[in-house]
Amino acid sequence: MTAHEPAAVHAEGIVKRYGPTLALDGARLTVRPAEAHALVGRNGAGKSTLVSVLTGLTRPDAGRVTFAGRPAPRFGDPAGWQRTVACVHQKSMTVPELTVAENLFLGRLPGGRTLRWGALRARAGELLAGYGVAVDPTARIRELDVEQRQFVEIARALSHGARLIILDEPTARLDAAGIDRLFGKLRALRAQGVAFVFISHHLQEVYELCDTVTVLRDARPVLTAPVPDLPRDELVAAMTGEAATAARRPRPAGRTTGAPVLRAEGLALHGRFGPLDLTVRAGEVVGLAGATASGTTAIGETLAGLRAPDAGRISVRGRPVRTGSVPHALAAGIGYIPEDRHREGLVPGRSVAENATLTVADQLGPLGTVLPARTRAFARRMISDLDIRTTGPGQPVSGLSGGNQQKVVIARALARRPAVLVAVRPTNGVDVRSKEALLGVVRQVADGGSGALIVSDELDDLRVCDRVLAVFHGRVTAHFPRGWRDHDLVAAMEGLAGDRPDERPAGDRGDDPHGTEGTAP
Ligand SMILES: Nc1ncnc2c1ncn2[C@@H]1O[C@H](COP(=O)(O)OP(=O)(O)OP(=O)(O)O)[C@@H](O)[C@H]1O
Repeated sequence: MTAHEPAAVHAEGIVKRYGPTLALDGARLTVRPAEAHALVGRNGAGKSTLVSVLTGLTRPDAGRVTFAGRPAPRFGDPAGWQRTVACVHQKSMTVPELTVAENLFLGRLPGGRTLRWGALRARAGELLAGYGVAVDPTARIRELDVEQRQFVEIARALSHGARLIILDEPTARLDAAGIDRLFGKLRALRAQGVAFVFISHHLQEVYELCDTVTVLRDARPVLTAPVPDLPRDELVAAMTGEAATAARRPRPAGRTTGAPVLRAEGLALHGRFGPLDLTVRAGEVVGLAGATASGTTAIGETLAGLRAPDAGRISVRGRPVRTGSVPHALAAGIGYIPEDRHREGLVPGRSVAENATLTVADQLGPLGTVLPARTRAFARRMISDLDIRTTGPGQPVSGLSGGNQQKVVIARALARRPAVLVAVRPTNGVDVRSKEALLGVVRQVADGGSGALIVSDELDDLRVCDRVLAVFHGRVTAHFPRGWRDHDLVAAMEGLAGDRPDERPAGDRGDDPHGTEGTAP
């Protein structure tokens, strides 16, 4: 790359309005060839809107975009855009029922009456190998994990000729090993001149991968700076518009806990986890830490009734819960925050208030009548407590940014005042400041006499917990009381720890009827 080479993308003066909302107000972005450029900002700052302008999906009301010095393709010329730029979204843009090979050549299958599938597969195999992607071209997309699917999407973009790839929160559903592999691939591609725009709410990833960062705040560009020279406090201050302050992370203090609110005994799901014994007490936040493949998500889903266990019992406040049934889990008082807000989330055309209260309609008014005033009041409280950026409780959730939609999912789980809250990676997709607010709310749930189980591999999520169980290959391998060191917990999540019963708090050992909370050897 030379200083005179035109920018991979240059955008300036971009304005985009959605009704009363100004989503972009003079946004600008310049990405050099072979650069990894971070685009960061709070939920609703305008990142996704800018991406949809840069990929030809949204026509801006004003502004100018050039790629490699040339004007952007016309609107309505998808092939032109595909040759120029691609975005790997959290939500797959591939067709799940088709094979990898078919997806790679979608829209440009060779003409003629007989399609030679053998030749197509061979070409797909060569193409993937050329980009160092070890995925079987005959596999269906739905059989791939998130990491493989992202690699296929990157290979597809490059094969179209794109030299600029936008990655929208690509690490949100990867574990530490998956992130390492992704970053390794991105570095190798940069060495070949490919430029990246990288969107992430994990600022340490920005520091690890990117040369330059652009911050959007309230639809405007407020900072573009080289990453290595920028102190983290200043980056956060640019995002929030507040003076740099010490982190306000909620910290667990010494607490007394009450009777068990959730108990799982001998819970097992073949090929996933168990048998598992677990107790969450009133006033307690328990962490279940494990990498993506550890089985922790399946444990959360089983507690929420989404999966039927092969063995074991679940009880809430001493009463047995019928397993494998979401309505029974809900009725028993198990509140659930799913990991995937796209799949298990919201009714897009309905308002923030309605979505936040969907499961409590029966509690909001007598004899089944929903009282809008109460719905609105609850929604207003949630908008304030969880810092949801919206024009008001009546706004359809489809008009909310992704992170703000995630907060509505959380509001809904809280609406029922659950006896125990089971939250899977609750801060996924949520901005730095909102993470603190949200974890503070989980803490309040416990302080109010309920219990909470946080299923996550995010150290920040786990830090609010009173104790953490590390899970590896479906089994609890270590117990950590408060005050654990990052290194030890990360090692345990990676399977580098034996059980450490001695480290469990004394009260805990006495409380556990079997004396063996965890998984049977
Ligand atoms: N289709 C739409 N209709 C109405 N408003 C919208 C629409 N899409 C986005 N907005 C609004 O535009 C603003 C910017 O949203 P955008 O999705 O770009 O934010 P973001 O920075 O990507 O946030 P997040 O980190 O939560 O994904 C928000 O206030 C959002 O509510």
